[in-house]
Amino acid sequence: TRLYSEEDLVVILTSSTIKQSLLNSSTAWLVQFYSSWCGHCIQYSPTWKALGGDVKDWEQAMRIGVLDCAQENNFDICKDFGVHFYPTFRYFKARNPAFDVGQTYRGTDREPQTVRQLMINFIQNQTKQECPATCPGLEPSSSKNILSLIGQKSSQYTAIIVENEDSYVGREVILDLMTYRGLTVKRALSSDKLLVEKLGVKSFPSAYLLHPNGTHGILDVQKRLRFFFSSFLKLLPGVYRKNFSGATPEPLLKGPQGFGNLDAWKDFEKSKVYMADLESGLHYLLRVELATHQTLVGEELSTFKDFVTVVAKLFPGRQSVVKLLETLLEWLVSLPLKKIPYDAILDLVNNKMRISEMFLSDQLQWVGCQGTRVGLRGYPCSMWTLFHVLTVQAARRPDALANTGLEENPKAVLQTMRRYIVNFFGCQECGKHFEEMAAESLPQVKSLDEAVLWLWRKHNQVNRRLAGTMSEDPNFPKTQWPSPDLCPTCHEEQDGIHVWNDDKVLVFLKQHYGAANISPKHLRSNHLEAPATNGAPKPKPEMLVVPEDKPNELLPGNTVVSKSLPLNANRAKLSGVERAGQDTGVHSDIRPGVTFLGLGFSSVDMSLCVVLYAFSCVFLMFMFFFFRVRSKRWKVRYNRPYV
Ligand SMILES: Cc1cc2nc3c(=O)[nH]c(=O)nc-3n(C[C@H](O)[C@H](O)[C@H](O)COP(=O)(O)OP(=O)(O)OC[C@H]3O[C@@H](n4cnc5c(N)ncnc54)[C@H](O)[C@@H]3O)c2cc1C
Repeated sequence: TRLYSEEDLVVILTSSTIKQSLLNSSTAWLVQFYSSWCGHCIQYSPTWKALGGDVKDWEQAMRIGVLDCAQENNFDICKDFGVHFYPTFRYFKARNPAFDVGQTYRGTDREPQTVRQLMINFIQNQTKQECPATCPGLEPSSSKNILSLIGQKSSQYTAIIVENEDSYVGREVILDLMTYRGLTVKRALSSDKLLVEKLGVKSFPSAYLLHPNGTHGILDVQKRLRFFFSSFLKLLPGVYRKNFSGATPEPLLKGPQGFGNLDAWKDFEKSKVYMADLESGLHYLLRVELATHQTLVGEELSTFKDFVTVVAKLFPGRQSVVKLLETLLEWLVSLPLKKIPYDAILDLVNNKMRISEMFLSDQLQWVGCQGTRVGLRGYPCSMWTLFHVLTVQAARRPDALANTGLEENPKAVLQTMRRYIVNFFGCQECGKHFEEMAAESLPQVKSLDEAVLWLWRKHNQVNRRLAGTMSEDPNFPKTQWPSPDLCPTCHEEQDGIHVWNDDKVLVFLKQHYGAANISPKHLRSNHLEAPATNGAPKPKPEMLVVPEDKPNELLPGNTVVSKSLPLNANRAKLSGVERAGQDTGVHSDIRPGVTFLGLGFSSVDMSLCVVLYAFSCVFLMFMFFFFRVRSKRWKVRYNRPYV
């Protein structure tokens, strides 16, 4: 097996690519010549991969490569480079016009922090000679230079890292941000007394930020570490990745005019999950994505059944949506068919039987998943969100899948997701990549908590792969999530490399994707928030608003419905930590109404049954006495003694 794969953030070089890559390269290179049979190389590979990920944003200044000298077709090239021992580390200058065997690193300390600092020294030394235009200035700025910028308006931010002379943090942050625009990062030394005094910086390293509007101040980060500074700066509004293929990203404007034919921008908090995204995702999945399949049969049908089982049991949604999912599940379970036409499922999703209080909006309403333009974010964002919510629900309510056949399996949600993505997810490439990741590491998941963490880790792997590509919305850059502002305790540094504190991440994920953190804001229900009424009387609470222009669209056929459908909003008792969600219209563990033979009955239906039952009893008793009296009369008539 190969030590490095395409998924790793290092360039895999071969005999046919190495010379071409190094010759006249626009960037410098650090290449590890290794041998796949050398034990030390095997042990060292995770460190090298971690380093590759750590300095991914530096790739316009220096790239990290590997070449396997144990591979037969690489024998000659390793000889050409004079590689005798493994691993051998070589630095190569940028813009080298002739073949060069590179500069060997002979040090014994191969810890990432040391290697990274050596990379910086190499880039910095190069800068003086022939560094390409893309190479950033790593020398400290003078106080004169910086003080002249203070209070000035500018088209971009300027961040200044003030640090001790032997610190590398400033240079690391400069390199981390070199592929971003809208911001310049400079470094200054703590020995520059005038500057330190003017800026009021007391501890080192510290970051000072000059805003485009002329305001300025010390950057308030939870930990004064490279990762915290870099993450904060990358997420500033108006700061975008330079190599974003769409050239000029649109500014994030608020209001309808900012988005052409898109709906008005909806304000949201990134620390929340939005029910509108989850419901919109379910609507798209059930009515659009799956509807392209005429019939469900075999693996597709069993995947669909498992998917419906998992969402029906775990979706912490509104009562009307959960009822729809449960009805769908009961219907699927009660009909052991080998083949189901999707139209039949659609009829149920569209509630053709007109079962009361069962409803899934057919409007797309993205909130936390809004994209800056059409085609960005939306449905795939809601898919991730839905499955994070489901893994967290499964971990919080381990009994929820009881009697479904999935209760013993801690990977049930992930396996369902995997099968859904492979069989139905419209983006085939996504399915292929996801399948590769799942095949490699899903079997190692042994508990419900590990399942939550697995999905988080894999999602971050996808984020890393997609950062800077066309599917990235420039206003929502793909970063390693959660960023330090969302969860400061999730981040740590070990030997100079950023590491996650998995325990803290798990706690954070359970809180973030827990039912109590799901906001009903912008949902098409006004039971919490009345929409702007422009002077018109407010609709009654507990009503689900049917759009004015599509009054009949929610129920199929010619059924005429009133413009408001009563919604028996969820007010059942919630337990423990989920209780906070009780005002959010969010369903926690409530199983509403009565279901029989796959049909749901509301309290009105039940009352009607009771009234009819009582009425028939009275009617039968009346008939009984009526005939009894008649038969007595008849007997008297025909038993006359004189006959
Ligand atoms: C299974 C799957 C595979 C995909 N593969 C590809 C692919 O190969 N190529 C491609 O171009 N697109 C792929 N996509 C789409 C892509 O991942 C994004 O969903 C899409 O580009 C929209 O991105 P976004 O900015 O809305 O954030 P998303 O990545 O969709 O994330 C949605 C939200 O989840 C939260 N989040 C971010 N990271 C994490 C994390 N690690 N853990 C928990 N929550 C997190 C954030 O709040 C974020 O806003 C895939 C989608 C899915 C569901």
